[in-house]
Amino acid sequence: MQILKEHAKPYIRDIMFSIIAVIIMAVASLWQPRLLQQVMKAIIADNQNKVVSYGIQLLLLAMIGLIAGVINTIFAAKVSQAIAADIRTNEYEKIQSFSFGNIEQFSAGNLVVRMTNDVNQVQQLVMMILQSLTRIPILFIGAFILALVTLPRLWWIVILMVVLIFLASQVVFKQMGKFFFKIQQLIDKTNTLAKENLQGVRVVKSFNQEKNETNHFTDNSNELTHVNTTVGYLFSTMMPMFMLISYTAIGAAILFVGRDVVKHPNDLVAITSFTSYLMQIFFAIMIGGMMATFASRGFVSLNRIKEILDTVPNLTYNKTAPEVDLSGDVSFRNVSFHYPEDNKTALQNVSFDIKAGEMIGIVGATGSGKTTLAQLIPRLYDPTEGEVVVGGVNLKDVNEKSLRSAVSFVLQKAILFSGTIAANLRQGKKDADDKDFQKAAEIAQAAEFVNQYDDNFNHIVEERSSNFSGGQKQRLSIARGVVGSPKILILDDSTSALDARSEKLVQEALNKELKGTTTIVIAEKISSVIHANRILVMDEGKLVGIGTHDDLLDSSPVYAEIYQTQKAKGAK
Ligand SMILES: Nc1ncnc2c1ncn2[C@@H]1O[C@H](COP(=O)(O)OP(=O)(O)OP(=O)(O)O)[C@@H](O)[C@H]1O
Repeated sequence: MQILKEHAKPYIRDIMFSIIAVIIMAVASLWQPRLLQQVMKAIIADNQNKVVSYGIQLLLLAMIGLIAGVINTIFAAKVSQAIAADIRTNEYEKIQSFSFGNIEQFSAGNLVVRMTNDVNQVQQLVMMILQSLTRIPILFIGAFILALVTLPRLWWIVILMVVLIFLASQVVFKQMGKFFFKIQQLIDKTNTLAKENLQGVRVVKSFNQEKNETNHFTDNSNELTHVNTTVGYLFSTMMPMFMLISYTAIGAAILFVGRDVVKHPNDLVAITSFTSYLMQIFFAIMIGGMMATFASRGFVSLNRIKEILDTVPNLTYNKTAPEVDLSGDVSFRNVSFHYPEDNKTALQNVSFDIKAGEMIGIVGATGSGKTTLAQLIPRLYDPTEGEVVVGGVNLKDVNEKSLRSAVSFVLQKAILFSGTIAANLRQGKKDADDKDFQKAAEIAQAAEFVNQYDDNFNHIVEERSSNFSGGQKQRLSIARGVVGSPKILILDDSTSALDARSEKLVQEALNKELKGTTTIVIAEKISSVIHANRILVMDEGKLVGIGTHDDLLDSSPVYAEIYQTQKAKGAK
């Protein structure tokens, strides 16, 4: 609730308008039966003047109620949209401050749901609060009192009806709440299944899994249909049940009034407004119950959003650190690391020094810690123990902007954003021009295919970069990495989709064009780093060798084994 309060503050004026409008609307609908009663009296007394006068008042009241209703809806919609937009922006900003660790803790997909679906639920909750929270109690209490005032001797009918409807609604809405929760879960699951299936459509088709996938999806879909139908049944029995209670109350009222009409002739007029109040009480309990059921969903979403907003980023930068031009030196001093929420050590006591301008290879078996080691250099994670020093500055004291402009990390999986090639390359250098693009593309061996497009670097990158091959994506991603001429360039198995000739050309271009740059190349194949100044050999999170290819063949059994295996397979 605290989040709603905080986010509502800027819109307090609009909220007041909306609440005043809803109060006017509720009072108008409570007043209508009383006026109707006056009209009836005037008709019975054959007083034409009064009939016309009360008739006009009734009309005016209806119009006031209508206008107030429209004003309430306009302001409620405006406020709920604005609050939802603010919450979404705050969530987004918060997520931007998250470390890799924070994002993994929630998972990217879950964060997207919390920014979209959960915010929509909260928007509906706010809308409901502004439309019904004030209206329902006014209607209920007002109609209850007015019913008792209108026909005091039938007080017991009012009480009995309220108790019965209240008890029935308790049972029904409690059941309904459970089903709504289940429906939400099943909708989430259906969305995930459909998304996974469509994203992995190539795998599904190549492994001939269409039937299995369809069955899996159909099972889920059938369960959703079943729960939805059950809710439909509940609704279909609920309404007649409530109506039965209300109409029995109305029938009983008419019966008792009719029986004593001679003794109490005025009750004949009062019965019209009395029954209207009974219907208003019924309506208030119904809407109140529905609101409570839907609101519980909104509060669950609100809590999920709160979890994001309350998360403290587990990696922050020293705001007072001065912006400096970092050199390409890198040192690891007794660095150990394990991933958040994972006790297994991914790096164990790793120490080495790299001098600016060196080309360093990192090799080792799958899962030996190569990527983990590299990720600590641009400070995607902080080491659990030890220090990482870049350009002579401990990363705990580094200025964020200085580090970002010094280190460029080309990821194992090439990810491009939808837009243009130029927009993607500009992520590596904000003010890059066509000359920079061309140079970077030539280094990455991308110029060849980019220059074939009529619109060159303005060529469109479609969603999930589906209009590029794996190798083209890797080349563009390398181009993005080199366009800003970084001091340190990390290539994490980034040439795996390139043929041997292109890979060699990229390396030659890097040597020639980025002379002063420290290049760290993580490679599966030793042939990719055989000419590096030095190679780091990783094994189960430990640094077990460091030196040139020839040194390591003599000094590192792990390296020699990898080399011999790859040579035997003809990978060299
Ligand atoms: N995000 C993560 N959360 C938890 N554990 C992780 C995470 N990423 C990697 N690991 C674990 O850390 C260890 C080292 O992984 P890393 O990705 O650094 O290996 P790698 O040598 O780069 O492997 P590959 O050559 O297959 O890319 C592995 O045991 C892996 O399971």
